[in-house]
Amino acid sequence: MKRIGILTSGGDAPGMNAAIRAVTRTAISHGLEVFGIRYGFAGLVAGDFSPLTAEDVDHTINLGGTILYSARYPEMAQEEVQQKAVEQLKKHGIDAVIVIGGDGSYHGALALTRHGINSIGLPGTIDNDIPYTDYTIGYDTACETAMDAIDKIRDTASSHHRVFVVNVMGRECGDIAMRVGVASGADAIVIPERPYDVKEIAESLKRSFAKGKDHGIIVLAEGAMSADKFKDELLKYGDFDARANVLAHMQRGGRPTVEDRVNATKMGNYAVKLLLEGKGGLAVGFENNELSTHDILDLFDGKHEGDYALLDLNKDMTK
Ligand SMILES: Nc1ncnc2c1ncn2[C@@H]1O[C@H](COP(=O)(O)OP(=O)(O)O)[C@@H](O)[C@H]1O
Ligand SMILES: O=P(O)(O)OC[C@H]1O[C@](O)(COP(=O)(O)O)[C@@H](O)[C@@H]1O
Ligand SMILES: [Mg+2]
Repeated sequence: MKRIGILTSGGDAPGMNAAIRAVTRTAISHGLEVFGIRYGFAGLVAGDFSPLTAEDVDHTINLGGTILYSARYPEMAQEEVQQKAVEQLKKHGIDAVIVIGGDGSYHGALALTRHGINSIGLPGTIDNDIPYTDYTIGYDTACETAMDAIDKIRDTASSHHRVFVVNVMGRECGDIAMRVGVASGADAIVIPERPYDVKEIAESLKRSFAKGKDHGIIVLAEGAMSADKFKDELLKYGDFDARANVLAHMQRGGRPTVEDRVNATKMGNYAVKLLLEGKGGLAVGFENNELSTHDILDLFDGKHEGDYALLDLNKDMTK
């Protein structure tokens, strides 16, 4: 193995640049050449490659987004498109690829491995929805950003005695909602993976207001219901002055936190070492604070288990 490629795919996530930097610097220090593949699998098929030097990744550890850009490119699921991707890699002398992305991107990484190009997947998604890892790159920064936004929302909610239903990201996964909900002292956390009772939430809010509380915050995972619909449901059970707020893509941007920078650096470094050992078709994770690997194939049968005890913890925090 002489030359490796690296790409970012799917939704961008803060810390992807720290991973790109770690891959680049580790590979070069082990005598490999690195090619950046721009725009995810779309750029791979189009041959949008350029060499990355150790200097090219200077001053990137602190940047959100991805210097390689990202794309959603569903065509990559087609066999003939995968063959084109492999032809491009062979034409450029690239023997192996590191794919930073979410569950969807792992399918692409596995397809490349099956076509003879060893690929390693790094979990880059704010959603934290990947099986066999407690952590994904970008999750911590997204939580910090959402928490910061909710702290601000709380100020205005309190001034006007309002209830805010705040929609946070996470597609089908409630991890951001649970962690941010606890961290921002939410009155209720609503996620798609667990049942919830809007009437019960409304009654609890009414009790809080009766005891003198001057605002309410409900943290709602996007996969559960829209913030507007939830607000309308809530109003059926109480005469609240309520507002719906969708945090959306702001959660994907910004300077990565210490945790995202350090973990992404560890994972990028580890991924290159796995390739140097001749391994492919593996997904890197963190389990109990240790780096781990699993066959990507096993991930497709696995299910991400969130830390659902956070819901009970939060209930104990609400009066
Ligand atoms: N079944 C598949 N086979 C090959 N590539 C896939 C497959 N599913 C998704 N991909 C590639 O991975 C990209 C990102 O997937 P997506 O689900 O949008 O985001 P994420 O990887 O962040 O979960 C897709 O746009 C596509 O290029
Ligand atoms: O960027 P888009 O296409 O609007 O997609 C939004 C989705 O992407 C995410 O931000 C990240 O998801 P992925 O990491 O799986 O791409 C989800 O939280 C959200 O549901
Ligand atoms: Mg995903």
